[in-house]
Amino acid sequence: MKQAVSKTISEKALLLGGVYGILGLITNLWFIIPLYGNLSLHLGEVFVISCLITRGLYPAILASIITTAGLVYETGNYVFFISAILEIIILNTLLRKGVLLLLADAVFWVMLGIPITYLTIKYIYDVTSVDFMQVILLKQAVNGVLIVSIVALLKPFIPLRWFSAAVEPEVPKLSDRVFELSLNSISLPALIISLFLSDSAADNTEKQMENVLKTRTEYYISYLTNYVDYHLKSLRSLEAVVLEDDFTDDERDVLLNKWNKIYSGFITMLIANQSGLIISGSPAEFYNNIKSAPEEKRRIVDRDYFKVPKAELRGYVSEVFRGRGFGDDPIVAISVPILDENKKFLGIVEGSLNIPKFENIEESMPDSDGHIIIKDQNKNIIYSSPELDLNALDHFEIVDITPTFTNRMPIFELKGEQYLYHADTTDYGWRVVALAEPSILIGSYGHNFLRLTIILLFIAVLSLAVTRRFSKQITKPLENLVRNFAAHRPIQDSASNIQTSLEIESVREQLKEAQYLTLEYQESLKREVEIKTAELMKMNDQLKKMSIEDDLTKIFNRRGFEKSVYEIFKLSCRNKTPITFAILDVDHFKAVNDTWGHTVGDDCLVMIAKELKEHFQRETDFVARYGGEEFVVFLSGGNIDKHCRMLEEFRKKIAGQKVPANGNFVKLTISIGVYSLENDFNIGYHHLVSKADELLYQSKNNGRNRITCDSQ
Ligand SMILES: Nc1nc2c(ncn2[C@@H]2O[C@H](COP(=O)(O)OP(=O)(O)OP(=O)(O)O)[C@@H](O)[C@H]2O)c(=O)[nH]1
Repeated sequence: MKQAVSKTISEKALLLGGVYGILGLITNLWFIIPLYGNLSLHLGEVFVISCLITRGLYPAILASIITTAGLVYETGNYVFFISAILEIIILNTLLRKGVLLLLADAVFWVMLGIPITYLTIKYIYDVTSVDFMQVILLKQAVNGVLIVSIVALLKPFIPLRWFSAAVEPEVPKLSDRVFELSLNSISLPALIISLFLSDSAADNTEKQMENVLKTRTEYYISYLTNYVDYHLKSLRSLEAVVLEDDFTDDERDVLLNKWNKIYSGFITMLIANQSGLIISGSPAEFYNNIKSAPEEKRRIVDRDYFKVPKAELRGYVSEVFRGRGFGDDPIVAISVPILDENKKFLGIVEGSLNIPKFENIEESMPDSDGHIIIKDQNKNIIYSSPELDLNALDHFEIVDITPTFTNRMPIFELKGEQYLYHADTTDYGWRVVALAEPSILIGSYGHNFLRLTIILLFIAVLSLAVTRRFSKQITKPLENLVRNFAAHRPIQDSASNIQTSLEIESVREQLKEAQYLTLEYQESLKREVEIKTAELMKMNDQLKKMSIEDDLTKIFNRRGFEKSVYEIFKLSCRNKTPITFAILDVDHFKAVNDTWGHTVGDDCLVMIAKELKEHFQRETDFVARYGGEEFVVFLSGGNIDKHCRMLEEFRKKIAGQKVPANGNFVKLTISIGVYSLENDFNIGYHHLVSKADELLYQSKNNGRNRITCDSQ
């Protein structure tokens, strides 16, 4: 039966864990909050932590597995399961120890979360950038803390009936409750604001980086255009000079050499006639080598830099190619047609731009810490920054890769390194690509995240201090009041030396009032108890007295007499002190009662008792009413003859008394039996009594109003 009940409970709990898990999974799959690059916040775990605090460990582990399943499916990485389940177990342990949710999660991330994530991304994802690794780690931790902050803030709004009895937390201290609520209400907004700020800061950094690359590309393009235009212009000027005068071959060679010296960007220059024959060349040392070569070798009729100006009568900028004849440097040939006033094609002037001279482009760019690649239309490299270690003329194509840390800019990989880039095309169809290492961007993310973490830590420490103080301000006066109240110490006129509040002052007033009433009540109770105790003691005394005193005659009754006499009897026997025990009985008392009534009878008994007290006054004399009209006398010390004499005197005294009775007087006599111990004390008390009783009967039998004495 018991087993069946617990089975039902666990099935219900697991079912709920499943529901929480599915909600978490849906959130993780469809409600993703994008962050920098392809980083994003997953909030599905909010349901897992909620499940933990409301339903306990096992449903939460189930919820965690379901929620994380999406992530594991997407990435194929089972480590996420381990990390998620560990988080739940650690949180559960710390929460049961009374650690606040937010602090418990921070502890998890510092102790386990960050190290596990570090190992995962290092060994499974093979992320090489240390900066980016830091970004991922911090992002994961911030994600975790954000989730618990949300749960902690939602917790007070979760209906109590949703909490399973099994996880019912112990009633926390008020100060802890106030502390937790204040901390949560500070930390979550702080976290969201910080995330928002750092996100927009990162976005700005990306924009800046994009602009920098764009500007750099534009600069390079304009520099290149100017550079080429400048050299084209120089060729046009040369064309004009060549047309103006009728130069001899030597004069033209000198002119061309001079020109080449002025425009040092040209590695070589040449002039060809309308049939494509080189008629001048520079520098002289190269031209001299081919000058004497056969005409076919000096013809450039098949070259584009000749064919295009000839056909289209316009300037021409070539693709990159390796020079021939004049050397084998990678060159770009630019040429203009020589046209007479009738636009008749007379030949071309050509210059080969020295590609190594492109270095000047980079040098000309102030504070440039990026790289550059310039390609022609055939995707062959015209120029690339030396650090990239690429060769001019190499075919090079950019293949974009999926960026991990930016979704704004394209990125490609070159020799194992990733580069952000921006590319644009010049008028001549050249592609200019400006490159930047992502470390600047990642460094900025890292910087942002670090700043975010420091701000959060600062806020955490500050809010810890402030909220502790705040919660103390609320609870300390209450604690003081309650402690004083419980210890019955007087409640002060001010609740505490800490700043107080209206409500607490009101509580203090009421407690003071309650304490006053309690004290007053206690005082009156004490007084009442004292009175009652005194009364009880009095009654007790009375009862005690009543138990040993005869009510009518106010002398000892039988009990009181025996209690007083018994010890003295034993002591006297031990010390062999003479003792006398006498029993006195009123003669014909029935007749007195019958004749004069019981009241007169009582008066007679009272009279006898009074006389007994007066007659036997020594400390060692004891008298008592033994019962009915019977009295006893116990005498010790002195001698027994005197005892008998005293008793005889007493008999006479009573015989001489007159008790008033309804205008008359009643006369009484008594009979006495006396037994004394003088020599032989070997007798028990009751035996002594019966001896005296026997002697009393003798007195009665011998005519009454007499005394019969005997001793041993
Ligand atoms: N008034 C009064 N009478 C009492 C009291 N106690 C006992 N008596 C009466 O004392 C009488 C004793 O009578 P008995 O024992 O017959 O003896 P007696 O009449 O004195 O005769 P003897 O002893 O033989 O001389 C009874 O009538 C009792 O009712 C008492 O406290 N007050």
